Amino acid sequence: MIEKIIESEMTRYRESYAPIVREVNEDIELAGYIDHTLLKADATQEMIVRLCQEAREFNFWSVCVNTGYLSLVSKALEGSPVKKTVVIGFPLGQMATMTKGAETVWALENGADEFDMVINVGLLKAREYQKVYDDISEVVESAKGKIVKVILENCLLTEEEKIAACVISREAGAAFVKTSTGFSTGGATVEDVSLMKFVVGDHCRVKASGGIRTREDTIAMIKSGADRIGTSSGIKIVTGGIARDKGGY
Ligand SMILES: O=C[C@H](O)COP(=O)(O)O
Repeated sequence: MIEKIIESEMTRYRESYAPIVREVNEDIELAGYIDHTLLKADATQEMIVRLCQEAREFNFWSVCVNTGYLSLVSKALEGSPVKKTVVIGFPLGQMATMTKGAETVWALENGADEFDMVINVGLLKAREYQKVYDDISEVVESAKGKIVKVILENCLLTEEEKIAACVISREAGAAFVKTSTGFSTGGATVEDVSLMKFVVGDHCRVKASGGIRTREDTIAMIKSGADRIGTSSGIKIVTGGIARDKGGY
């Protein structure tokens, strides 16, 4: 069943793909697009509290952290409109499906608003599409109507695999498809964002993440179809200042 849908989307892509070009005002206010992100292994409690203070100060959409810091983030953001985004099965995505589900259930019970899960790239490459679908569905169902974003890790995928991943995510009820973890061999590209937006259409939104460092990068991603930006350089993006982390791409 899912194979048939993927096949027909591949055909639609090959026959009618045209890059997405959206009109965006160059003066656009960017803070509301940004998931202010700190996911590194050496992130300390102090750094996470600072991340939350920055998110309040600059009116970012959310902070994005590992689930182990969710309770700390809930305290630090108390009374603020900033959302709490957590990552699920991060950064490799190859843990058992029930483990991803359990992490989601725990995070939901502890106040998470949005869930960025990593797809199982190995299963996708093996064309185990039903298993990939079930893995995503488990998280979508566990999130009980909250926003789930599926991280595809595009730098590891062929064009066909990117299309299949977008279709499976869409069919499994994801709210967003997301380009990258920021921890693999490459980050977001405008070409990938455009492909993803073309495939998911109005059923899902696209989050661009990984290596986005400047206001220009951010606007280019939005023009190509992104509606959310995941970045550890949010302050630089909104102030034009120096990136806290220049990244490795
Ligand atoms: O999801 C967000 C990424 O981890 C952020 O990546 P970055 O540190 O390259 O901005």
